[in-house]
Amino acid sequence: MGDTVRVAVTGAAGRMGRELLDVAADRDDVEVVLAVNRSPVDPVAGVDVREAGDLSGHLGETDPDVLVDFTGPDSSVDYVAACTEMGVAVVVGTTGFDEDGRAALDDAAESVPLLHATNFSRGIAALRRAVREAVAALPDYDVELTETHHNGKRDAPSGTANTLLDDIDDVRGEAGRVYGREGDQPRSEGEIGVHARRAGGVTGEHEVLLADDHQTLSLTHRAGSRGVFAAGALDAAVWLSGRDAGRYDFEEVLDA
Ligand SMILES: NC(=O)C1=CN([C@@H]2O[C@H](COP(=O)(O)OP(=O)(O)OC[C@H]3O[C@@H](n4cnc5c(N)ncnc54)[C@H](OP(=O)(O)O)[C@@H]3O)[C@@H](O)[C@H]2O)C=CC1
Ligand SMILES: O=C(O)C1=N[C@H](C(=O)O)C[C@H](O)C1
Repeated sequence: MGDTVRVAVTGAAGRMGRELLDVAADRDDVEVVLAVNRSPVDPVAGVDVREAGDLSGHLGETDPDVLVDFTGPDSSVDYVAACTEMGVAVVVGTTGFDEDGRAALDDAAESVPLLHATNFSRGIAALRRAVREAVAALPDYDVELTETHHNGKRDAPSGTANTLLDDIDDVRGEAGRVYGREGDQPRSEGEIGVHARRAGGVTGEHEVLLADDHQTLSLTHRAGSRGVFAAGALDAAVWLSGRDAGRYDFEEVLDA
């Protein structure tokens, strides 16, 4: 096995940050050398957490190989900028970027290795392949996408839902997306209905439903815990460490 990869974690007190620190503590291929959070917090999983204010300074002091970011779109853009300044590779799990945010990630990938994925579970990678195949095999079927998440999630629809919608567009050509329906709103041919539910502590569920007048096919993924996302993001960090600057996909990590 290669050297231990030195990892920095932003959003360390968030749901995903905590999970990353927990999962990292049980692995011997990564070492968390820096954990930061916007607001001050007590140690997480035995790791001291610094205030994020001067991230470049913290990166310079601790010299991580890769930063793993699960925060919010605005902070993520700022943290990625600190990584480009300091020459640190970055794994981004944050979702909800607007066009400017996505462009900022593209720009950063010209200076450092950058891997952004809206979902770090192997199951979703398999769901994406299954959905592409089903949509290609059933070209005239109506498609509806439903995602369900915990009541603390901010962005809607989820990043994974948007990725699945882009996958469907790649196969079928760009379709009109209808976000929820209300009132007199019959379905138009070819549109894709998109539904975001927020309830309780649901970790993350995505269903793609295909139907014609005679058959329905439902493809569903349910994440049982955030551990699957944390493990995938750390696998990505190990894979990304030492690579050339550029934009990479989680699929490349899974195929390695
Ligand atoms: N790609 C994937 O596989 C997955 C992606 N995600 C995505 O990860 C992100 C985080 O999710 P989750 O952990 O549930 O969120 P939480 O709300 O639990 O945690 C967010 C963390 O980010 C910090 N943060 C948020 N906004 C800012 C800001 N403007 N400036 C500085 N810090 C900020 C918070 O700091 P503070 O404590 O100070 O508020 C907190 O530490 C979301 O975009 C989510 O969609 C989640 C799961 C899997
Ligand atoms: O916020 C979450 O929790 C999740 N966010 C990601 C998304 O927006 O797709 C991935 C996962 O579904 C959990």
